[in-house]
Amino acid sequence: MSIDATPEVLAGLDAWRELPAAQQPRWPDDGARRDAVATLATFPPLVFAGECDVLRTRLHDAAEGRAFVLTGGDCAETFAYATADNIRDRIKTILQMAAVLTYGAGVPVVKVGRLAGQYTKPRSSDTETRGEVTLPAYRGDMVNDFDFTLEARTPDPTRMVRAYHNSAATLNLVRAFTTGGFADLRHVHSWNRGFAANQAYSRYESMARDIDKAMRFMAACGADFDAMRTVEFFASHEALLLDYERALTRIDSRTGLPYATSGHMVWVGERTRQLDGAHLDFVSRIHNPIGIKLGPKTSPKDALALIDKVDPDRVPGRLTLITRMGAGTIREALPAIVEAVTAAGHTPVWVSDPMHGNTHTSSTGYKTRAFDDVVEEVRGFFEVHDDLGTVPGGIHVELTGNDVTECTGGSLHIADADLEKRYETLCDPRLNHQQSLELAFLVAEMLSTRDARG
Ligand SMILES: O=C[C@H](O)[C@H](O)COP(=O)(O)O
Ligand SMILES: C=C(OP(=O)(O)O)C(=O)O
Ligand SMILES: [Mn+2]
Repeated sequence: MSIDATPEVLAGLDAWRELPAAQQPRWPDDGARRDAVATLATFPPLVFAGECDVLRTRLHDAAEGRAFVLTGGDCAETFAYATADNIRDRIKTILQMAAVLTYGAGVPVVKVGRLAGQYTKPRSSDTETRGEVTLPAYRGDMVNDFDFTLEARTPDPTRMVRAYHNSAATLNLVRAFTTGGFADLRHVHSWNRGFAANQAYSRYESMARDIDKAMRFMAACGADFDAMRTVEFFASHEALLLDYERALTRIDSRTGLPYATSGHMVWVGERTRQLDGAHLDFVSRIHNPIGIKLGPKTSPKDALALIDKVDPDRVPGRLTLITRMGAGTIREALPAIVEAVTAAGHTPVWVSDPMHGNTHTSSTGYKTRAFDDVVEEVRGFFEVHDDLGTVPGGIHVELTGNDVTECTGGSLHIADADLEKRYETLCDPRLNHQQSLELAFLVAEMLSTRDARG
């Protein structure tokens, strides 16, 4: 039997239209916007509500320390880079990181991609100026094109439809990779052995050897490796462009409740989480797991108000608070927030985004992040939670499987002068494949040391 949504629930899904919505494109042609939205509304969902519910139970485990979340992917996906090789390499990187983290954490790692929908960007400025020319800022491939011409930068609503198709193709390949044998733990392990064998990473060799021993122990015990040929993998993105999200919101026929079917989990960014704004209103009405980014200026009062708005019923696994404070700030800014949230009886998933509070301009003029700052923010995140007896539930990183030069540092010592070699991101700098694995080894070390302490 199929259950319909109540008229109140349906009306609520459009309540955001009456509220201020930050960071929305100025579409030049409202008729074209309406056509694109109408087209999207006829398309099949990209995910099934039941999968979102499974993710919610996994996140509940992470909130209580029985799992650890790894979210990773591009700052901004692009249509041009949604190729088989790029998707494969990104998935491979996330799987490799997850294997190392599983060893360090001693609990399952919940694997979540920033992909199949991460096509819109909030910007600090509405415009970009190069020389004498000022044009609309690039807001993600779902909105406009990166080329620096007026035509390219003019928001085009048909891009929402293209983003849907790209997301569908991406998710299809991700599902194939993660269930069709590519994700076999034995492959992933052998890729990691290759990484640690590199002289530059000798620091991680002993952990890699320990993982190797654990694998042999499992084999000797007769572990069913065939059961480890597939992994659960979820898709997430920032719910920024509300026309797109609303058009892909569907009623779950099992329950009569609305879900954004554009991805399993969506989050609201630091720039759009105004309490009386459209974004929080919209996500408060859908039943997916929801993330909210918290920057260094968040007050404990803000955090409590956000929770009351988005998760008034305190549904286990519903809410993930993604802190992105900066390496130098996290130890001062985070404790009061965690204390207030805990005192209010809430147990969100606490996740560290060690990227967005650590962005600066390199001496050579590139927007970059230092690997050491990224590591240091995660370290501070663990310290704060350990001091307070709360659970550090995961990390959320901008990464690519490619060999880019966008963030400095790491054992390969990428310097400011190297950034120009392969600086490919259209928005924020990502950890490359090697830096991502190195981060995973370092976080695994942090996790296993905490374990030994506890
Ligand atoms: O991904 C995050 C934001 O969209 C990004 O950091 C904003 O970048 P900007 O300051 O270059 O606009
Ligand atoms: C825009 C982003 O982050 P934040 O909202 O935390 O700045 C992002 O995750 O790319
Ligand atoms: Mn970003």
